[in-house]
Amino acid sequence: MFGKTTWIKLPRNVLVGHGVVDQVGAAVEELSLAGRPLLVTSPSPDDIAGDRVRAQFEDVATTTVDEAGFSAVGEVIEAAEAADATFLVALGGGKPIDIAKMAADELGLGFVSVPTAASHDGIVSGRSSIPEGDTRHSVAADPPLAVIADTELMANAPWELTTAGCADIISNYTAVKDWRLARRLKNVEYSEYAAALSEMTAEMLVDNADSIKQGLEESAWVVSKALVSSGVAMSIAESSRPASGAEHLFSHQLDRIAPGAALHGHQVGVGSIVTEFLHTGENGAWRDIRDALRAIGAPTTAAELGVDDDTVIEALTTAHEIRDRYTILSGGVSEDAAREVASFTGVV
Ligand SMILES: NC(=O)C1=CN([C@@H]2O[C@H](COP(=O)(O)OP(=O)(O)OC[C@H]3O[C@@H](n4cnc5c(N)ncnc54)[C@H](O)[C@@H]3O)[C@@H](O)[C@H]2O)C=CC1
Ligand SMILES: O=C(CO)COP(=O)(O)O
Ligand SMILES: [Zn+2]
Repeated sequence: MFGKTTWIKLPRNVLVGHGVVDQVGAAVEELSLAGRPLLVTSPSPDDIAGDRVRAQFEDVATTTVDEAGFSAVGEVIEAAEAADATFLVALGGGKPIDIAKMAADELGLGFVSVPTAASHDGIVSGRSSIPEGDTRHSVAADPPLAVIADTELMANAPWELTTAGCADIISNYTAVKDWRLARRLKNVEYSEYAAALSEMTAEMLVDNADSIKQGLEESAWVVSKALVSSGVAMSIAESSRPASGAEHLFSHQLDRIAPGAALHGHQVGVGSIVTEFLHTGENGAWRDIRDALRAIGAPTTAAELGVDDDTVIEALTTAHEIRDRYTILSGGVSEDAAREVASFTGVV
């Protein structure tokens, strides 16, 4: 008997467009969410759009997240309980969205995601990426009930946040290669549908690179659609595997060794150049990945990330320690080999 079960959780409404941040109230009404929301945000997004969101509710509480981590999740839960909140609205980049997603899941409340930057593909996904000590967990959590992606807000955000989102999508190429490798060698659960959607999302973004230009609102549109589709791939897989492989482990290690040095998306992009080389060798597709990153203006070297060469080597040689996820870096890459690949690809 066929005994497999899958539970694909997706947002009910996704609004992408100019000025849609003023439709958060309408979206909440459409979802029949009643009562008092807790707005979960971080300082810059709160300055930029907090008042516009608050103005749409008669009674609303606000809490700001400074540091990502399980303690921040606990603080949001306490703030929601103290405010008698009946649902959460997350406004900002990946940090407040991930923290609100997990807090809402633990509280059993719905939440609405209002990204202020097209900087990462967690805006839609049913996962929260939470750092804890020496590791970083990919925690299952219900995805947002609605996603409201205002292309005007996103287009006015610092340009590097958009190029970070593009690089997070380009990294899907190597994430899927790691997933297939893990399937072949470790028999990990794999979804061809999710893998194909993830790869196609990266392909379409690269094909549309000409429309991704600073000052062009269409860029925020193209990138938001890609981020939504990548998030859906993670939901179908019930795992971040379609969008997170060794290049992400490298980035998570950089977050620990050089906190705050560069954006998540930029780090995973540089990681992808190296891990593509490790997968397919010197005549493989690593130049395509590097050129795609260059075309949208994302970093391709340690110096452009703002970290020194030794930091990159340390992150590469220790990436396998951060999480039990089989990838091309599992078992560890030696320091000599790491220096050789990083130097051949021009990363250091
Ligand atoms: N759950 C998932 O599936 C995924 C989660 N992530 C998470 O997302 C994080 C990365 O997201 P980021 O957005 O880079 O992090 P972030 O939330 O720390 O934002 C980066 C910076 O951009 C600022 N910012 C955001 N919108 C702005 C705007 N409109 N104008 C000016 N500044 C603005 C923020 O205040 C912050 O200083 C990762 O660390 C990871 O935790 C990333 C990918 C997938
Ligand atoms: O960033 C992600 C996908 O882009 C997912 O992050 P994790 O590596 O924490 O699963
Ligand atoms: Zn990512």
